[in-house]
Amino acid sequence: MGLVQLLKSQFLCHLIICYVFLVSGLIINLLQLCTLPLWLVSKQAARRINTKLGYCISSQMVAALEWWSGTECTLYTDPKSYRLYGNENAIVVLNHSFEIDFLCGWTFCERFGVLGSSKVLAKKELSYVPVIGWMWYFLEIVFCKRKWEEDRKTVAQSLQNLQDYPENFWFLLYCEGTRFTPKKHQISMQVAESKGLPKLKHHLLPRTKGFWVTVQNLRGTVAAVYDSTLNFRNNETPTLLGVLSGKKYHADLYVRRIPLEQIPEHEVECAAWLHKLYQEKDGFQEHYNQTGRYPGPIMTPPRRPWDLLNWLFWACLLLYPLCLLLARLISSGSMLTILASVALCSAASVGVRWMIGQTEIDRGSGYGNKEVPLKSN
Ligand SMILES: CC/C=C\C/C=C\C/C=C\C/C=C\C/C=C\C/C=C\CCC(=O)SCCNC(=O)CCNC(=O)[C@H](O)C(C)(C)COP(=O)(O)OP(=O)(O)OC[C@H]1O[C@@H](n2cnc3c(N)ncnc32)[C@H](O)[C@@H]1OP(=O)(O)O
Ligand SMILES: CCCCCCCCCCCCCCCC(=O)OC[C@@H](O)COP(=O)(O)O
Repeated sequence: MGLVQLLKSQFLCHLIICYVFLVSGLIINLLQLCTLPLWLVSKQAARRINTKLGYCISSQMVAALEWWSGTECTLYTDPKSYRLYGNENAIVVLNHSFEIDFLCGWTFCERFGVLGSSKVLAKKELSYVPVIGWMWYFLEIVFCKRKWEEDRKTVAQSLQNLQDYPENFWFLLYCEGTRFTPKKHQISMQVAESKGLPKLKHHLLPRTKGFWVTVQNLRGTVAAVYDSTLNFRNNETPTLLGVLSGKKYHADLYVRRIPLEQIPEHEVECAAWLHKLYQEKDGFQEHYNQTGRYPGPIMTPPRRPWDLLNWLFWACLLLYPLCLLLARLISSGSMLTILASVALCSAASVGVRWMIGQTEIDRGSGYGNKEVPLKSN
């Protein structure tokens, strides 16, 4: 292990990164709260400010992936579509098999200049996660309870609010609805069988209602669907803890741009279209597993310095007072104050560890895990 790698694996480094993320994140959440009165005066100004504030948080995680772990993200796509990325609104459909797939998605958002305004259809539970979840309220992220009876109205309403969004955005949709596990796969294939649909080898059966409602409500607002398939080389199983430890991964993303006009308007036809898309995606995965690459040319946009500069800014701002505080604490000699500070740091570490836990598949939800009574077609 080289010296740099040894340094990256040190717990103290992880503590520093997490401290900067947590404290800056809470400060930014507070600033976001202060923009509330502005929404009444100028909604568009408030939205623009919030995209910048949101960028200050999410780009720290992107910086950890790009600059700290040095993970390589390669993009396979055709050059004609490439020119449009970042210059139009789009719905991104992505496979959901990896703990850091959202982070790789964010990396591409960063490289195409849409990180601050990026959106997702996220499970409601994530809205309670400090920093990220709280930031999402102000970025008008669409939350769902994964209960269609309740979601059908709220999701449609939140999507309609995006119709006059002042900046280009990508709206991410994990149609599988949950992370891939062998058990969830087996159950969803039973559902596929009961519906007379072909089996998928590498994906869960997509949930079609969220896709349909998104396409319907964003018609006229977004120009295309970016069908995206992500994989990691050499069967890597990347984790956020791995990224924090400076582990380098190799992500390959295959993106096809599909103009929105090609997607059927009627719910049943739209659902059938999505099932066909997932069968194609399954084929791309299989092709990747066999050849180690996707079809088409590589058009990888380079990393930009802004995420790193943002992190350095917050690190300088927050580490200096921390060092002063530590020096005062030690020189004070008060055992009680020292113990209280250690307890506070431990609580913060446990908090961040819990946040990281939200990304771990082993601690994932039971959604899609329950056998459903099957009605045969
Ligand atoms: C150039 C570069 C391009 C790309 C770069 C890539 C990406 C960057 C883009 C943006 C980045 C932005 C942000 C990223 C940051 C962070 C994101 C992190 C995480 C958030 C993600 C999540 O939280 S995922 C979970 C939430 N999302 C979803 O669930 C979406 C999909 N779900 C749906 O659409 C659902 O339909 C629903 C949620 C709207 C409603 O769910 P519900 O369960 O109530 O209803 P369903 O209709 O789905 O279920 C009933 C029907 O399903 C059948 N069924 C039953 N069991 C199963 C099963 N196991 N599998 C499949 N189907 C099943 C059942 O039979 C019913 O069938 P019907 O025929 O009656 O419909
Ligand atoms: C700079 C680094 C600092 C690191 C510490 C911060 C970590 C906070 C990360 C919280 C981000 C939350 C995003 C989680 C995304 C995710 O993957 O959600 C899972 C859902 O799709 C589906 O859930 P499930 O049904 O459980 O599979």
